Amino acid sequence: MTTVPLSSNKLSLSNNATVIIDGKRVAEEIIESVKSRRAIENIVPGLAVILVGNDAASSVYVRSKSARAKECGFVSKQFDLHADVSESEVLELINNLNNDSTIHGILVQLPLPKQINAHHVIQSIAPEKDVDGFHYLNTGKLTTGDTSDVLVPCTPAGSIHLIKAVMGSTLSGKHAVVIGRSNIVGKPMASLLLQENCTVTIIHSRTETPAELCKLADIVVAAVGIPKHIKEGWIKPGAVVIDVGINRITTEEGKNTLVGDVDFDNVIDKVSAITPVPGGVGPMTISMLMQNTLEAAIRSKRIA
Ligand SMILES: Nc1nc2c(c(=O)[nH]1)N[C@@H](CN(C=O)c1ccc(C(=O)N[C@@H](CCC(=O)O)C(=O)O)cc1)CN2
Ligand SMILES: [Mg+2]
Repeated sequence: MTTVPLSSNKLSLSNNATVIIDGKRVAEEIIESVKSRRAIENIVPGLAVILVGNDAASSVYVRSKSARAKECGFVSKQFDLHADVSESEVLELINNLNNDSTIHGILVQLPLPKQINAHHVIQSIAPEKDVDGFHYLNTGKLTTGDTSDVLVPCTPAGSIHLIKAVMGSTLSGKHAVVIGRSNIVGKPMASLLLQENCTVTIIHSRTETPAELCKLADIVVAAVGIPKHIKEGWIKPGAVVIDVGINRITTEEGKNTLVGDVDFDNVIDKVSAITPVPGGVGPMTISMLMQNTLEAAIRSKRIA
């Protein structure tokens, strides 16, 4: 078996080699395009990132978002709130940011502590500044196919970008199986694939024959949150597999490591292309966030 890394100038699935999709590299290319589009537009987008509490992984992601925003030439504001902050204090901060004309993108890092209702918080963000694409107006536009000024959730947007990079821009008629039905990945991912005229199946914890259904898929998107859950027997030969899972595990040898939802080492012999963990979909999430923030800023200039 030959494996080749994916970059935008080496996309072919035709040569029998398995493509290990280099999400880190594609994500860097998107960052470069955001930088140059920002310069051409001659605008300074503003991104506000709100972190509640001190979850270690969330802190890393938030720092990375703030750093990337600065690198892209954005104004970057980070708000670190105490773990026991009240919901009304978070809502007040969001209200101020909604009314701040230097801020074009607002996001609240998830998960949130128990005393805060994530729905209340997300729905309080002005839809045009909702760069996570989680507000009902944006999810509603996505599910109804209204592409006007929609902001699409970052991880699904990054996943579609990688799928098209390997399969080409026409996905029409392909059977896509999405494993997981979360609001931030599974549901918007299914909507995006449907938008591309794929036949879409969603598999979840109550699905009776998940392996059999998954085996029909030309495209598999795994976002279930269970380490190495998707086995070789679930995969149709030649499928394109996008692994959204990020699971921290301790191996039998006592080593802490990061694995996806797909049993990568065994599945790789079956697939035509697959994202690794780390270095696959994860880095795309932050690049798509930068793209959404730039888009939100361009739209606000157009309206002004
Ligand atoms: N408000 C939001 N909260 C969360 C989102 C989101 O899109 N908006 N997604 C995830 C966390 N996330 C970004 O917020 C995120 C996750 C993973 C990565 C990433 O680059 N992962 C690396 C591995 C990094 C590591 O070692 O932990 C990889 O896969 O290569 C970026 C962003 C949940 N919350
Ligand atoms: Mg192969």
